[in-house]
Amino acid sequence: MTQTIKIKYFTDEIERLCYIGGKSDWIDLRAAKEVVIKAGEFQLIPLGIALELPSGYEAHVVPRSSTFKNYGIIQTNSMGIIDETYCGDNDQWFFPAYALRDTVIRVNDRICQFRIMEHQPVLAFEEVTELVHEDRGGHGSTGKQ
Ligand SMILES: O=c1ccn([C@H]2C[C@H](O)[C@@H](COP(=O)(O)OP(=O)(O)OP(=O)(O)O)O2)c(=O)[nH]1
Repeated sequence: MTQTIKIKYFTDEIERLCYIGGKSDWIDLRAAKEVVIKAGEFQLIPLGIALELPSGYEAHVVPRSSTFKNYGIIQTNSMGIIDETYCGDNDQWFFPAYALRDTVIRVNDRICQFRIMEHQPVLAFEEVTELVHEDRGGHGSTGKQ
């Protein structure tokens, strides 16, 4: 099934969104301006797009696997959550970047990827004194090998 969504581009210098190589249904996103970051510094990198997400959906943005190797940056929020309400004319998506080495990200470089996800159901919380299940154990409880 194909779902059509409205997209605004903030620049003509980036290529339009597309699937790359047909290997994944995540869609790559590109830097919309050249960004120079020194080691230990933080910058928001504009991604040059704003979207009107389908009703009931949000988007998740994560780095590409190769982003750290290529640019020495990590995404400070680990995963960006784009709310359905982030759909105003100036609600440009951005990538919050922390550089571990001096680096330059050039216009049109593919630095991250996104997919849309359905919202979770509304959750209500019922307080209890005991959860009547066996403890699973955590933090390596299943061993190393
Ligand atoms: O990596 C990100 C994270 C967020 N956003 C945009 C979309 C999102 O809907 C909005 C607000 O993000 P979030 O709610 O995670 O940030 P906050 O720090 O809690 O700000 P707010 O007070 O606006 O909710 O910023 C991005 O473009 N990239």
